[in-house]
Parts: sequence; structure tokens; C-alpha cells
Amino acid sequence: MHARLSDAFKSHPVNLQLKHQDFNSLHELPDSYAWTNNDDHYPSFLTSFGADDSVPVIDLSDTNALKLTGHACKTWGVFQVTNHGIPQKLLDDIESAGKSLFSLPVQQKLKAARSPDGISGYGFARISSFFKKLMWSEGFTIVGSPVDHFRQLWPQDYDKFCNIIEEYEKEMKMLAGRLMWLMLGSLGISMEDIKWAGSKGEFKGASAALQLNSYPACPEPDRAMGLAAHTDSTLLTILYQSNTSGLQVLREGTGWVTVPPMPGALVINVGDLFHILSNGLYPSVLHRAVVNRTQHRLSIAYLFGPPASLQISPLSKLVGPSHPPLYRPISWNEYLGTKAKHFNKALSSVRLCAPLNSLVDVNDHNSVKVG
Ligand SMILES: C=C1C[C@]23C[C@@]1(O)CC[C@H]2[C@@]12CCC[C@@](C)(C(=O)O1)[C@H]2[C@@H]3C(=O)O
Ligand SMILES: O=C(O)CCC(=O)C(=O)O
Ligand SMILES: [Fe+2]
Repeated sequence: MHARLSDAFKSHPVNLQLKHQDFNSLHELPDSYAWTNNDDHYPSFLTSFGADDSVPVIDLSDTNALKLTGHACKTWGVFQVTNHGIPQKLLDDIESAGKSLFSLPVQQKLKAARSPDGISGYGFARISSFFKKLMWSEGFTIVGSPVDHFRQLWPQDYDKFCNIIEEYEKEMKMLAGRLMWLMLGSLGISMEDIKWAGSKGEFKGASAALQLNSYPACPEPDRAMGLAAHTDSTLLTILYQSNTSGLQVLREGTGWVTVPPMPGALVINVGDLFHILSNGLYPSVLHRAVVNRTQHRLSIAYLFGPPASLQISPLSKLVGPSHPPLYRPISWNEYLGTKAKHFNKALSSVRLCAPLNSLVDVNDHNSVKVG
């Protein structure tokens, strides 16, 4: 059976109230958006001020990139890349397309609303249903062609926006393939080990989603939450955050660390499925987005994964008598359904055996230790 990614939520509909606020009309933070430490699974008091620990930056043209990638994945689960080959003009174009989308009137955006059991369209982040408070953000998810939704949003010039998305997805897919080989290569895995990568190792049948996130300026940023802490269900995610700060990652022993925007750089994070593939060697990093008082922030995430119904399991080369498989096989489709049901317990729900040293399970975020 070849399920498509867009079918992932058919059996897990989520009824988020879609009467979206017009954020610009709010000059005070309504109670429904005011988070206290009780509302957050990973509270803000973990924030590390001026920590000397910073997210690795890797120049992809560096001859040492493979080794640096392996080290970054193992120790952080996140890194920034420069010299990645994505033209700045394309990054600028997608950013202005995103700005144009979110600045449409609310009623217009709602014409392209995501349906409760759908994957594509306008709405709150899917994980919103796990929290009592609302997040200070709106999103637009694209899986497959955006043409039907874009025609609703921009009846006159939807074509122009479709072309930008198409070009962006094409470039991102190539970059994701390169990053996959760096991440796999750093584990000693080669093309012959990954059958679904195709004869040229181009990951032809891969699935992906594009997520545009918008975080309006917020009257009380310290009490609001842009996007609550989560891991991505992906193999890897490529995030463009332009020049506005907001992304934070949780670092064991340190707390929340800001990923500083760097001109033209892209943020790469390990997702849950790569964590499974690596048999737990690479952690899928817990991250969130915070908001600020003066600037609107836009981020664009390319969520890359395997063919939707392909079973993903720990790579046989990484499994042996002293390294039993930590996770059962699962497809991306099934995993998205599991995430929709269990959220931050999704990974542990597919885990086969308890970690040897159960005090140190980098992906058991229920037992995060802060030093
Ligand atoms: C393929 C997907 C991953 C994602 C759910 C989605 O269907 C499309 C949006 C993705 C996103 C982006 C914001 C955070 C997140 C947890 C969410 O609610 O929607 C992720 C989902 C994920 O990685 O699980
Ligand atoms: O906006 C950000 O910096 C984070 C976005 C994100 O985590 C996501 O889209 O999955
Ligand atoms: Fe994310």
C-alpha cells in the first residue's frame, strides 16, 4: 500500500478552533495567549543567559565537513550551514512570498484553512491541541501542489507564488540529499546501505513538507510562546530564519540556547526519524520559537523525510550484540499519526527497550537534566 504523506492525519483529525485572531489588533496579551511555567512542558527558567556554548556552524565547502557534521549531530543534534549553494535571491523570494501570505486579511487566509484531517493549508501549528494556551503564531503547510490554496489566496497572481515554492522545494530537496549523505557518511553508512536512496543516491522518492511560520510582534513577549518546544518528526529539517532571532534549542546541562541568525545561513536539525535510523546515536533536538516586542518574524522550515509508507528502522550496520535495535520499524505516515496522538511521548512509544543507562537518554525529554 502506498499511502501519501497528505493522508497521515486522516485517522487523527484535530479540531483546532480556526477563528484566528488578527494579531495586529491586539495591544495587550489576552489571557488565552499568556503562558505560565505550568503551561509549558519545558519551562523558560531553563533559559541560559550568555552561555559560552554555541550551536556549531559548518562551512559545507570545508574539506572537514563530514567530520564536523558527525560531531555536531552527535553533540547537539543541530547546526548551521554556510556555503550551502541556495541562491540568496531564492531565500529573499520565499521570504517575501511568506510575508505577502501572512499579511492578507484573516478572512482571506481562512479560505485556505487546513482541514481537521488534512496536512496542507493555513492554521495553528498542529501541536497546539496539546496545550491549554494559544501560541503567538500562524502557519501555512504545503505538501504537494499549493495551487488550489494559492488560487484562493491570490486569485490574480497565484502562479508567481507557485513558481517560487516549486523552485524552493527543488533546491531544498537537493540540499537535503547532500546533508543526508554527510550525516549518514559520518556514521560510516554508504549508498549501498540505503536502498531507497536510488541508484544515484538522490533520494528520489523522499517526501517533504514546507512549513511557513509567522510570529507577529508581541506586546508581552516574555509571557507569550511563538511555537512550543517540540522535536520534528523528520529525518532532517532545513530552517531559514532570515535575520530575526527567535529559535532556541534545549541543551542538556545548559538550558535554552538561542540559535543566532547569520546572514544567508540555514539551520539544520536532526529529526525523530534520523534518531531512529541512527539507533539513538544522533539526538533529535528539542526546539521552540520565542517572540519579540518590535519585530515580526518569519521562518521557513523544509521538513524532509523518507517515502511516506517506507518502514524506517535502525540501520543494520549500527545494530549488533552490544547495540540492540532501540526502535521498532515505523513509516513516516504512521509516525506522524503517533505524534498526533502522543506528541512528546511519540518516540518513547516506538522504543523497544529501555536505555542501558536510563538516566542519560538524550531523547527522553521527560527527564531533561539541567546543570
Ligand atoms: C510533516 C509534518 C511535520 C509537522 C507536521 C507536518 O504534517 C507538517 C508541519 C510540521 C510541523 C511544523 C511545526 C512544528 C510541528 C511539530 C507541527 O505541529 O507541524 C511539525 C510537525 C512534526 O515535525 O511533527
Ligand atoms: O520558527 C522557528 O524558528 C522554528 C520553526 C520550527 O521549529 C518548525 O517549523 O518546525
Ligand atoms: Fe520544528
